[in-house]
Amino acid sequence: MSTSKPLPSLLLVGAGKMGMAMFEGWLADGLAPSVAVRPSPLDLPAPHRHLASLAELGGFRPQVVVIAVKPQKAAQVLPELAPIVQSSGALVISVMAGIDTASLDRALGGGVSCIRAMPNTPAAIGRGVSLAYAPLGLGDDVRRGPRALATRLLAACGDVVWLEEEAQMDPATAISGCGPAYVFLLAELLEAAAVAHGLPAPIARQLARRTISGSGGLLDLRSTDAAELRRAVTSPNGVTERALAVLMQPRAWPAAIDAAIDAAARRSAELADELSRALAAPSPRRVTRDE
Ligand SMILES: NC(=O)C1=CN([C@@H]2O[C@H](COP(=O)(O)OP(=O)(O)OC[C@H]3O[C@@H](n4cnc5c(N)ncnc54)[C@H](O)[C@@H]3O)[C@@H](O)[C@H]2O)C=CC1
Ligand SMILES: O=C(O)[C@@H]1CCC=N1
Repeated sequence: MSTSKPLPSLLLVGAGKMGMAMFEGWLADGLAPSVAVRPSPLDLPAPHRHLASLAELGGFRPQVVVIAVKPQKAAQVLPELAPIVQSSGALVISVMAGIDTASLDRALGGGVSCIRAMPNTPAAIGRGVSLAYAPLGLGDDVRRGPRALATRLLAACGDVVWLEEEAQMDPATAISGCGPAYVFLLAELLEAAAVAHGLPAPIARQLARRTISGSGGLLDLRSTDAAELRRAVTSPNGVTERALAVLMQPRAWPAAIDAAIDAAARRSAELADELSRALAAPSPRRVTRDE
C-alpha cells in the first residue's frame, strides 16, 4: 500500500465523507502540499490547506484534481473547475457516482485527461476497493502515465480494480461502492434481532459487529470460497441450516439482492443523464442546497 515516491499535489474538490476518507489515506502515504475545498471548516495539517471555495485558489496549480462532490453538484462545480483544469493540465479523477468520462470532459472544456473512480468508505482504514476506468485515449498501460498516477493514489486507500468498459461502472458501483451500506444494514438488523430476542443491548451490539468484522477477516485472509466458509458453519440438520432455509429461498435474499443491485445500477446510469440535462438548462443554473 505505501508508495516510495511522495504522492502528487492534489486539489480535492468536495472534502466530505468519501473525499476525506481518501485524503486520510493520502496523508498517511506522504502527499505533496495539497488543497481540499469545501464550504464548511476543515482542519488540515500544514502544509496542506483548506479553502471554502474554488474562488480562493489563487496561483495553486495541482498535478491532480479529485472531484468528490455529490453528482447533483456537478453542474455547478464543473464549469468553475474548467479554467483551473485547462490551465494546469492536471489529471482529473472523479469519484462521483454515475458521471461518465465523456460528460466530465465536455463539462470541463474538452481535451482533459479524465479518470473515473469508485472507491468505498473502508478507504479510511486503507481497506477499501476502488474501481477505476480510463478512456482509451489515456493509454492502456497501468504502469505509466495517467493510469499509473491514478493507481498510486487509489492504492493508498486499498485495492484498485481497472475496468475495461465504462458501462461496467454502474453494476460495479452497486456492488462495491454501495456495498459497505449493505453490510452495515446487516449489522443493524442482527443487532436489533438480538435485542428483540432478549439479549442486552451492549451484548447485541458486540455480537453483531464482531460477527461481521470477524467473517470479513476470514474472507480477507483465506482464499476459500465464501460458499465453503458458509458450509463450514452449517451443520447438517443443525441450527444454521434452519436459518439459511429461510434466507436462501429464491424469493428471500437471492431475489432481494438481485433487485437491490439492479436498482442501484440503474440509479448510477441515471445520474449522467441528470448532469446532461442540468448542463443544458438555461443559466442561472439551479443550485442545490449545500449538504
Ligand atoms: N459515501 C460513499 O460511500 C461514496 C461516495 N462516492 C461519491 O463521492 C461523492 C461525495 O459523496 P460523500 O462524500 O458521501 O458526500 P458528502 O456530502 O459527505 O461530501 C460532499 C462534500 O462536498 C462539499 N461541497 C458541496 N458543494 C461544494 C462546492 N461547490 N465546492 C466544493 N465542495 C463542495 C460538501 O460540503 C461536502 O463536504 C459523491 O459523488 C458520491 O457519489 C463514491 C464512492 C462511495
Ligand atoms: O450512494 C451513493 O450514491 C454513493 C455512491 C456509492 C456509495 N455512495
